[in-house]
Amino acid sequence: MSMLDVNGLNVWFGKNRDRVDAVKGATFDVGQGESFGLVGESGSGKSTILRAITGLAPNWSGAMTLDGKPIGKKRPKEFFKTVQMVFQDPYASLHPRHSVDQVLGETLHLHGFKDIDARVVKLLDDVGLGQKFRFRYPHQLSGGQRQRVAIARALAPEPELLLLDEPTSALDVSVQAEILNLLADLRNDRGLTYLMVSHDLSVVGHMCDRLAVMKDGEIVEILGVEALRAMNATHPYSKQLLQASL
Ligand SMILES: Nc1ncnc2c1ncn2[C@@H]1O[C@H](COP(=O)(O)OP(=O)(O)OP(=O)(O)O)[C@@H](O)[C@H]1O
Repeated sequence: MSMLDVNGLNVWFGKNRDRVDAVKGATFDVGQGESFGLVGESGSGKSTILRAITGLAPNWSGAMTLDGKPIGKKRPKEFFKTVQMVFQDPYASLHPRHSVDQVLGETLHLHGFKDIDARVVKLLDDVGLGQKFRFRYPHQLSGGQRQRVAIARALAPEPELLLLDEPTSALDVSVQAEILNLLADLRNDRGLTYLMVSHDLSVVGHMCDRLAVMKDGEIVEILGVEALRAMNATHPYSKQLLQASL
């Protein structure tokens, strides 16, 4: 069964002469437990798709369903129990004056959990940070550690679907693989579903089962990862992207 179904999605910003059609007629589905990639050059609309799903890009038309239920214009709190997002830049996505304990504790509180202490401890272990990081602030953490906190925060409501927006591209190359491995392990352990944006085909090849290639707001091709590994794309733009990644 599909976890997420996106059908004929259009997303735009601005009005009249300033209108930008960022996503045009995007159609794809992400199966339960699948990891699906969105690739394409900068500005092709990848992040906008994630933003439309979470409600951060309010101007959209088309149909989206989550677990078979239509996603409406408003996202009820329940929605974020199922869907969580991890952003590219963990520094920007964490409040500078909130300790790790506050970040995780407040998220857990918001989602109605009572055993907050035990859950904070568990989340820190789950993302490989451990207790010594609990009362630190973002500026006392490395980029990779911050992204682990952002991942822990996303896991706090026990979601089923994670939207990952270039989760490693702001990190040092040496740390990127660690975070990707953590994400792969978490998906295995919890049966999570991923929708992951990346401009890096090797990351998507490593992390995803299928991917959609985007160009100028449109999905030009959907490929299985075997086709990606075999450099077996049909659309000329996907071919070009594969060649460029060699
Ligand atoms: N808030 C906004 N207001 C106006 N235009 C926007 C806004 N956000 C995105 N856009 C435009 O929408 C288009 C798609 O942007 P988007 O960020 O989705 O691309 P992307 O493929 O994710 O690229 P990148 O890898 O650079 O993030 C671009 O033309 C961008 O300028």
